[in-house]
Amino acid sequence: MIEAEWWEYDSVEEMADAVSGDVGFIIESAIDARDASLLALPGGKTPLPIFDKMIKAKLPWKKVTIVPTDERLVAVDHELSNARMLAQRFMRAGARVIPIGGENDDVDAAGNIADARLQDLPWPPDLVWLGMGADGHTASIFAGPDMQKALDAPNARRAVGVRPDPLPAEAPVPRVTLTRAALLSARTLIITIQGAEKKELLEQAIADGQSSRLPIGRLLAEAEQPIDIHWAP
Ligand SMILES: O=C1O[C@H](COP(=O)(O)O)[C@@H](O)[C@H](O)[C@H]1O
Repeated sequence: MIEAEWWEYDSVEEMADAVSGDVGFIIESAIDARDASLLALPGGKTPLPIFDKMIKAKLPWKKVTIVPTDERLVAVDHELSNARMLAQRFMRAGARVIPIGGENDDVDAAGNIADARLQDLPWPPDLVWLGMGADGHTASIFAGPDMQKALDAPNARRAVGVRPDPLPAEAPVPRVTLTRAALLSARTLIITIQGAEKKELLEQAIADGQSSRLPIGRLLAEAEQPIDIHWAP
């Protein structure tokens, strides 16, 4: 049974205020408890206004380490790189951003490199923050031939390489992604989405749970922690 609480806002601005406040609280609580905070943050476009609001908050950014939930296998300075997008924002604030990908035609090798980098970090993340594509993918777990590889990876495995088929139009490149086990190991799990179509898709995926054909439904079906879902039109 997926325990999801929906938070609905009138605007993206309102969602950004609320989510940036929640994440600030997660960071401060982690630093109080462990003197450090590890966050896994999504790529894509939806979280950008929230990230921009977060970096204006006076938080102990120097104690924060950030990894992307997934990465497109492009050069680290490529416009499609999630690490580049995160670094441009959070490194300026003082946080450490760890890239987990780079240009690499060998998807399996890329997955091994990403996994090795993540194995070096103090686990679990205080926060895994997920987005969702209009096709129901989350992080870089896409429906298709490599979906089970990411969903069924052993618990100790933190990342795998995937080649979405078909490649998504907005970023048509192979990827690395945190595995289901790594994503669900988070102390806190949140999702941010925008638009009526995604809301309907996510509601259905949650209702279908384990029998969902969508990666987001299959992922959340195994979640043991409550999930906050933030939505703006
Ligand atoms: O490719 C990706 O897409 C999803 C969704 O992005 P959005 O722009 O539709 O919100 C994102 O969560 C993921 O991290 C990213 O690599």
